[in-house]
Amino acid sequence: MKAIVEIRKVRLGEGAPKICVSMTGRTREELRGEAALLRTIDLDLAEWRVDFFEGVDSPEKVLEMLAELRLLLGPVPLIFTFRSAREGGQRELAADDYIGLNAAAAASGDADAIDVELFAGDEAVRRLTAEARRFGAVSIVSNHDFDKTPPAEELAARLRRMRELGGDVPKIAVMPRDPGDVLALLQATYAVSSDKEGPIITMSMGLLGAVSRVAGGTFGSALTFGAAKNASAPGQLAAAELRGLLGALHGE
Ligand SMILES: O=C1C[C@@](O)(C(=O)O)C[C@@H](O)[C@@H]1O
Repeated sequence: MKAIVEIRKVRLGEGAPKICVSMTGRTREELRGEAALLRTIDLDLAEWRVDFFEGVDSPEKVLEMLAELRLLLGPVPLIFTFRSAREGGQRELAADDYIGLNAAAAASGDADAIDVELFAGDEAVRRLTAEARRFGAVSIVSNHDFDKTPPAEELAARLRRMRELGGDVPKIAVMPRDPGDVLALLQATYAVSSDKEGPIITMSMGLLGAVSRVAGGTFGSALTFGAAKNASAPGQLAAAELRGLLGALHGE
């Protein structure tokens, strides 16, 4: 198992958590603007939330846009994410289309990482994590609950399952209903990161969970999502503020 996972030159699992900002544009023009804006911000990685894109039903249009974003972002590593509606995204795709789109993104060489949802099913996750590996892309296996926070043991079990299914980087985002839920998320983060099997990404969403987006690294989360123009999930802090806060907590 790799203690550190490299996405381009960014080393997840080493030092302070890395900062990722999502692009949520609907049109090509909006996405071009976002990519240009991201080049002016102090961040480590960019995520393209493909489910927001108006051309999402056409794999050709998606791959074309992906290639363009790859160029516009220069050296910034790019995560390709189709977030399905049942996990808080904008759209739903049929299972075969979901697999096809992610496999094509991995094969294109333009995505440095792909996000695969755990609940796409064991077979789909195994297939896509293997496909990513084949083409030299990192696989992030993810799960989201925008309604509640399952118990810490369940969160930990999901994170470990993601790795068993071939994921390089397990990721979980859950909504707290009280401060105890934020602690449950941090407790699971600490438990699973203590396995020392590789980096994980966790966050508690909303204003209540925002502390986890700053302090998660203390408990073992390797990456935090910040917002540029539009937040891609509730509770994200401004990316511009994150570096200073993370530096203060991690002595960097
Ligand atoms: O999985 C995640 C995390 C996230 O949901 C957040 O809470 O910051 C934002 C999403 O864009 C990303 O894909």
